[in-house]
Amino acid sequence: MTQNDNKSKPSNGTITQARTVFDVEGLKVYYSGFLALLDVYIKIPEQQIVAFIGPSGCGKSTLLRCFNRMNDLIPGAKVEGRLNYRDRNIYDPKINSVKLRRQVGMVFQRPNPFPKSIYENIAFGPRSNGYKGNLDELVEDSLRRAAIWDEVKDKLKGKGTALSGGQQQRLCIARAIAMKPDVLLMDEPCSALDPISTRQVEELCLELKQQYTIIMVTHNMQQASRVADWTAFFNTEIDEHGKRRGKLVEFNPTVQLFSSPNTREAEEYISGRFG
Ligand SMILES: Nc1ncnc2c1ncn2[C@@H]1O[C@H](COP(=O)(O)OP(=O)(O)OP(=O)(O)O)[C@@H](O)[C@H]1O
Repeated sequence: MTQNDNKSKPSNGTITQARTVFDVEGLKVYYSGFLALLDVYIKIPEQQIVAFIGPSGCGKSTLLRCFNRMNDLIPGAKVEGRLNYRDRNIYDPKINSVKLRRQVGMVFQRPNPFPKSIYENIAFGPRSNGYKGNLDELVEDSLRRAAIWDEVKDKLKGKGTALSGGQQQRLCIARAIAMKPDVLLMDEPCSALDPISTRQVEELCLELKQQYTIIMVTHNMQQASRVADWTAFFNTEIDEHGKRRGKLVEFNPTVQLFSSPNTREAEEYISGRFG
């Protein structure tokens, strides 16, 4: 983990000085007393794409859910340590988690549009939150940003669930964008998509990072190397009771992690010699 100075070297080769959006210090996550994720330290740089990779059960989704306190919704889940979002610890009891989730939006593995029209999929959240602007403009702008406007502009009254899987996922991204978030969390956003839709979502992410910080869990190492500026490699280790727990092993610019990882664990995983 060599990101302390926040000097980031994105995969396109340019060096930027990014501000820190999330600063995680000594984070532990338990499920019903079982320590699932061990002492995470990581700084997430602004307007970059950060990929979380690693074998099944190493805690990638668990950590992702901490960034907008989605783990609060899981019975028995407990988080310890500090997770600062723009200098405020989001696990401070005074933090409003509903407001936090507006700033830190989430896109899930399976596209999950509401069983409503395409228009309402976008308009529903902002309207429920008292949006005072022009909803038609917000719907169009969000769909444009999610690179799906041209495909749906003539059928805004049609059901969101009637779209293809790839279109549904971009609709869900548009829905998240309509809430004007600061960060987008994506949990394997392409795992249910065909290669063409995957490519479209990846290109969309590269566009969106001009404005948002994106943290993406992916099982696809090629995807991480295509889109992520930074990559965090997680692994599991066996605890004293013989149970597997997750840990963050290495966090580095993607180019570095894939070309010259600092740890043998990451090197073995990347070169397919894992397990
Ligand atoms: N809701 C839950 N209740 C209890 N244990 C859970 C829950 N979610 C995850 N865990 C446990 O926490 C550990 C980390 O799981 P997590 O899903 O975060 O890993 P992951 O790296 O995202 O895995 P995958 O790549 O398979 O999705 C695992 O041991 C898992 O069994």
